[in-house]
Amino acid sequence: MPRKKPFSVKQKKKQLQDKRERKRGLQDGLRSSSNSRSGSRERREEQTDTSDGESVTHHIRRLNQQPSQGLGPRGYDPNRYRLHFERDSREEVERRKRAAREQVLQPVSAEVLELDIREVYQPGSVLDFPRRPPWSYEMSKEQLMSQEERSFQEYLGKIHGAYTSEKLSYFEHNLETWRQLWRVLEMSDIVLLITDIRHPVVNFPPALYEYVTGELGLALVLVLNKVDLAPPALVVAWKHYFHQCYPQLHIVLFTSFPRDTRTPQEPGGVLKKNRRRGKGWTRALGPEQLLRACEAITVGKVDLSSWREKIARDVAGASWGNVSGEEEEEEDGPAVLVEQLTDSAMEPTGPSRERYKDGVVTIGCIGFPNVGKSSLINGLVGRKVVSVSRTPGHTRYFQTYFLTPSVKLCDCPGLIFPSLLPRQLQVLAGIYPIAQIQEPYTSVGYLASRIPVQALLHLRHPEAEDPSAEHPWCAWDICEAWAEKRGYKTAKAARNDVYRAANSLLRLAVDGRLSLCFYPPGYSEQRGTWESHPETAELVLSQGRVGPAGDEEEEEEEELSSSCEEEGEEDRDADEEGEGDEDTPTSDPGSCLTARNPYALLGEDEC
Ligand SMILES: Nc1nc2c(ncn2[C@@H]2O[C@H](COP(=O)(O)OP(=O)(O)OP(=O)(O)O)[C@@H](O)[C@H]2O)c(=O)[nH]1
Repeated sequence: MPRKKPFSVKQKKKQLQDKRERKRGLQDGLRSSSNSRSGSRERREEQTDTSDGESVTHHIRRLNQQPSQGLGPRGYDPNRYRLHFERDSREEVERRKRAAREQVLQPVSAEVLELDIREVYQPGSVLDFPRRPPWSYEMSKEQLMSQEERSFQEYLGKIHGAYTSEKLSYFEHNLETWRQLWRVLEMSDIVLLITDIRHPVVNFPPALYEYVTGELGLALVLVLNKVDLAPPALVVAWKHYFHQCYPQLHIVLFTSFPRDTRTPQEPGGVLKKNRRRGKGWTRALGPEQLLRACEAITVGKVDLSSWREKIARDVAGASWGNVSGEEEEEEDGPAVLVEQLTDSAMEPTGPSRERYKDGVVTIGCIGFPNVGKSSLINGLVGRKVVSVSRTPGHTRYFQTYFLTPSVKLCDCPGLIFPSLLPRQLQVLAGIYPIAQIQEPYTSVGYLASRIPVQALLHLRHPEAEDPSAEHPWCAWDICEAWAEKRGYKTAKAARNDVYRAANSLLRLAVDGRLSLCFYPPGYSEQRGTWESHPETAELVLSQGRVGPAGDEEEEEEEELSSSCEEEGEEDRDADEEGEGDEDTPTSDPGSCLTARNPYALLGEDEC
């Protein structure tokens, strides 16, 4: 038998590294809840490192990798449309980790929560979005593709040449996803830009407004979505802000999960986790307003009476195509819709596209990941037709669905436009898959210096002998205290799993259970005016009229801050971010969760 060759530690390391490299992509997309629960911080970071060196011009991280090798069942590559962000350098990650451990958190003033769109997007600068370069019918498909690729590289080069990585936000580096936006814009008669009411400025690139309303000459409807997650006065203030700054906008307030803001919240219910079963898409607030906006835009050129009738039927308790009022079986996943996967679906249409072709209005739903585009479509239809997930980037290719014979909806994958937003804020805005964040701690710090996380979660400082004494907190302490409270331990050494705690805190924020809202400029000073504004009272009333539906939905409540003994595996898993679909509108972060949101109990001053 041949003698075994001596194997140095270095060689062993290399062997392990190679093995990890091979597994990497698969693990990243497949991370199971048990896997992510048990690991230490360092191991997890390696798993999420999915860069494969083929970056466009910079180091790119490809997120949400799907496990399947080769082409998927419908003949497309499931990884073609995943999120591509610039990777944070190792030094930057280390620097941030040090800051999270060392920097004492100081609460910021309310004015700091005011976001000025000009500072975020610097209109007129290179912080634009990529356009499809001019083309002609004489060009072959290959020529067209390579021209688009070249032009996209130039676009990226300009941005990266003008700003350092530290200044730039995360933004989409995957040309395939931008191509989907181009296609949806070309198909649309009306464009719906969907934004999250907690930070609509983050989701509103002025360059897109100029392009849609100017160059394309299309109507742009701004949907201020998830209004259940913000104080009504703030919703009204944002609406007026956008009206004033962007006069061509049509503005609609929407929520797929309305809640009755008039019901007093009991403090004992703070931070309870609710799961809702059964019907959930039938009570959206906003379809009527959206219809009115579309009627104003189409001015009788399309017959929208079928839509109006549908809304009337929904209000009366039935839904279109489902007159019995029973929710359809969803076991086979979302109902029929057309998934636009083929390359020919992505080919440009000529400039002379006929508006309202065949008497049908095509409404393109675009926006950042996780703002609720798919939920809005389900809310309009009244049942689940497109898949929803709290993992950003869930919708990968555009999909169309006929709401009624004369109204076609088109759901576009979420897109992140370049800006100067801090990356921590972007994480809290839900654009980054939380389970794949390289360094979550500074985002926790960003949150905790804007809302009193420690007080809300009744956290005890890890070094506090006397719990009543004041201790300076840093982001790391908060994560450690939350890990302690929740019983998050690393598998090997049974130390506090700070990484998991940080992820859990970020999920609470993204879901709206820890509520961080940003304000339009001047809001802090004029808060009283907005609170007594007649539209504020109207909004409170309208939310009360539609939701929530106590009689038709089952609710389960679980004490989120229960001790670890009480916490079963199932509960732990509910904290994890699954790539999968939200089964029904369960684990609904909306209505009931926020009804128990401590920030629903606190005055805005206290936030
Ligand atoms: N509270 C609340 N949550 C909502 C609302 N609409 C959507 N959500 C939640 O927001 C998350 C994202 O919803 P989606 O509809 O998948 O968002 P999307 O914009 O299609 O996301 P991508 O697929 O990443 O582009 C899910 O967890 C939804 O349950 C709403 O009106 N209120």
